[in-house]
Amino acid sequence: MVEDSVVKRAKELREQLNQYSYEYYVKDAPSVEDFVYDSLYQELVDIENRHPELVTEDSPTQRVGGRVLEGFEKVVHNVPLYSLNDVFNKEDITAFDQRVQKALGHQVSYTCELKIDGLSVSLRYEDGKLVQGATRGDGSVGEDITENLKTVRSIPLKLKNSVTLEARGECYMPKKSFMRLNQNREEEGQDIFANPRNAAAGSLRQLDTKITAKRNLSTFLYSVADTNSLSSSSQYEALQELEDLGFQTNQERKLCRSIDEVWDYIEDFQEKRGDLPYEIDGVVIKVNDFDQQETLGYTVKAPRWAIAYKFPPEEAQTVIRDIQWPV
Ligand SMILES: NC(=O)c1cc2c(=O)c3cc(F)ccc3oc2nc1N
Repeated sequence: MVEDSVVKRAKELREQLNQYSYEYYVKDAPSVEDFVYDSLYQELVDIENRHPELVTEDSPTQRVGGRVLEGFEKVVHNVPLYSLNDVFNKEDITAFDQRVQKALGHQVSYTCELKIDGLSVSLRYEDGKLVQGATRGDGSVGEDITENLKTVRSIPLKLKNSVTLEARGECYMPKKSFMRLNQNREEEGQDIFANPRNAAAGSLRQLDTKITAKRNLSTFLYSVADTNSLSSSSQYEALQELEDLGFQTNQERKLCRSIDEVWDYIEDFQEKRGDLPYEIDGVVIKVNDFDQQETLGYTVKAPRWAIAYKFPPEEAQTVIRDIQWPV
């Protein structure tokens, strides 16, 4: 039987460390120095080593992985993860807006979000606790990568409210982590990853969760499987609700009152994309109001209420810059 004071101290440490970790990884605003975190963390590790029965699912000590998996179980997505239709020019954006206005009979607001170039993931929570994490797969059947996703520090193991929902978003590797990883692999004579997206995919498909834990992956959540599981009635509100629940959401989102504002946003971030700490391959434009999304519905493979505007590939520009054009 463990003394109450030790049980109480372990709970205090877990909550304090999870709060510090949330500030550091989700809000990008640490409130304590690393050495403060490290000493409290060591104190918790010592207690858990002495009293393994005190280890809980949401203990920060569970973030470092430990299991080597045999393989990944299949996960059937009750609500399919659709893909987006891509467009590549302003005319197609205008055509999208025309179709939407024609179907709804009036102008609508759009939420614009950066299109993060990572891996789609689905996170299922029951009573606020993370119970399963899966890849998109083919949209209907994905792979269970729960153990690996638990090592992603920005993914909450427990939400701020005990809600039951399935959040969806992008898991990505920041550019800095990608450069560092490839440098290390080159020094060790290993193959390097072509881009951060491949590096994130490779890291999440690792059977050794300890390796995943060291890859400094992050996330931006952007929707839920069933909008009725949120109190929000629009995409823009839903992003704030997800943030309030403890998820990391992308702060560059914009509520646009017209397609002209959407185009300004696209041009703005085509300029800024090189300066972002993560890779994007475009902008996702969504009809903001959930009732209007429902009215528009889906085709076989994609929503009618959203479109992805794709930037020209950055690598291509780099190659062109490198070629010594004849003067
Ligand atoms: N990569 C992304 O950053 C991103 C991706 C999607 C989707 O794939 C997506 C697919 C749908 F069927 C509906 C909405 C979506 O919203 C999305 N929003 C985003 N911000």
